[in-house]
Amino acid sequence: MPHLDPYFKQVDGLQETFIQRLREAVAIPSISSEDERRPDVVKMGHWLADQIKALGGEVELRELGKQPGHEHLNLPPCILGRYGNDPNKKSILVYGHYDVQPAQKSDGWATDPFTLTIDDKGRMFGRGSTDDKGPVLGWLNAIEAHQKAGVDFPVNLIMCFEGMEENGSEGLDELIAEEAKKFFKDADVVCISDNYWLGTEKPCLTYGVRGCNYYSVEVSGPGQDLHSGVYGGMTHEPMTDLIRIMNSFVDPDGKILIKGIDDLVAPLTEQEAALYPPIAFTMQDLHQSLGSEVSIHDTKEEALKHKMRYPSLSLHGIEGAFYTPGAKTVIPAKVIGKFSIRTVPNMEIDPVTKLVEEHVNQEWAKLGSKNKMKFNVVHCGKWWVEDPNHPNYTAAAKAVERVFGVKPDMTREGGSIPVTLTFQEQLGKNVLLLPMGSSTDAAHSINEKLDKMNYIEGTKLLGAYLHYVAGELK
Ligand SMILES: C[C@H](N)C(=O)N[C@@H](Cc1c[nH]cn1)C(=O)O
Ligand SMILES: [Zn+2]
Ligand SMILES: [Zn+2]
Repeated sequence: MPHLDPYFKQVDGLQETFIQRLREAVAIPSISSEDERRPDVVKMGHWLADQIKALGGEVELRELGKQPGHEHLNLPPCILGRYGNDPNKKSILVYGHYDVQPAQKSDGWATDPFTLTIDDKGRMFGRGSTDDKGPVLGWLNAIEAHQKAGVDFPVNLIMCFEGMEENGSEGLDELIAEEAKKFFKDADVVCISDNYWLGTEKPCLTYGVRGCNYYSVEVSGPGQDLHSGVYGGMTHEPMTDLIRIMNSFVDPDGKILIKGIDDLVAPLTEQEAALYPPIAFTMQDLHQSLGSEVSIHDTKEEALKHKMRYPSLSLHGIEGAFYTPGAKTVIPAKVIGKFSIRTVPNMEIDPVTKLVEEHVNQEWAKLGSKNKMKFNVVHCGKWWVEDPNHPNYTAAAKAVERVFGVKPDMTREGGSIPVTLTFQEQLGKNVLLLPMGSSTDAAHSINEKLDKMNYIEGTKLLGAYLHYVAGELK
């Protein structure tokens, strides 16, 4: 059993240093989906590279070229880092992302999203705290705590940190394919900390993610926004058309109404059905993380299946809609509806897109509108499932038991991390998801947070995993 106590003690002693590191990271609003924030995403990449260098790591900032469809913008660099170069040690590739989802105080945040704010329960609020700056910094914290504790770092750490994950991971697949036999050639296994526990008490190991096909429907007609009193009743209205289309995708119980989608889903076997009851999760956990009791399903098994192994379709928003307070009597001239489908085995990207496009065209034809409609594929990433009976998972389970004193749950994530599949296919190595944050962290939502406990014990976990995986892979 690895001798980890000096490392754990050092992590406890360095808490304030680690929180300050997270504070600095959260303060950089690295929102990858907003053009005007691109300099901040780049700044964040450089900040992260400097942190790795200050710990003695080597870093290359890889430029990924122009952003497709936004050619006036350069993609943010991918940070390729390395700590340790000992041929006698195993090499572990870790991935994370330094970009974040959009956030504005006016969305309903209780505090400024880019100022890490810690309350008396040890909850650290801030955009990116749990997704994914806290977990990325966990790897750096682990390096620092080893150095200060005088404990030999057990592996060579290869790092891949991208700045476009929340916006389709543009450019990353090509880089990984190019570097599979170069920068990543020594990697023995892959570990990613970028998802969440199912509840708040028990850690999990995650061996699958859903994919995400993201689409938009643009409806336009009038040459400009119009006065609804002057023109209402005389013109086809883009918003009216779009709402009809958006309303045709999914029913209030989450059933996808696009013909043929359900036929693509792998049938549930008895063997798989037996995996859900033992998972430590309750409807109360779900209601706590939802912030209310609006769950569709009545049992934990059904709820879990609909997160982990069935597809879902969500409506995200309408660009061009009048949404601010007040009562503006406008007919918007152009509106863009955005929606996505979380995909599962065996849904391939293109057949899903074909069904969605056919459905949109059929619904549009029913309207008989003189407006124009354009269907767009925004970005797509496929689902991934891994073999959890691999030493990579055995090592992580031992690390969880060591740090938290419990056996982890084995889960599949409802969210999407398309790079999991890319690493699996391009490197041919086992990929593990080892989350740090909990179900109540509100990733992508207002008041995103990471609990101090999850950050500090999570840093211990990442370091302990490196020791155990070094042993398991011998
Ligand atoms: C699970 C991970 N932390 C995450 O949030 N992934 C995003 C990826 C994505 C897909 N389209 C846009 N971003 C997610 O699941 O939404
Ligand atoms: Zn995210
Ligand atoms: Zn993430």
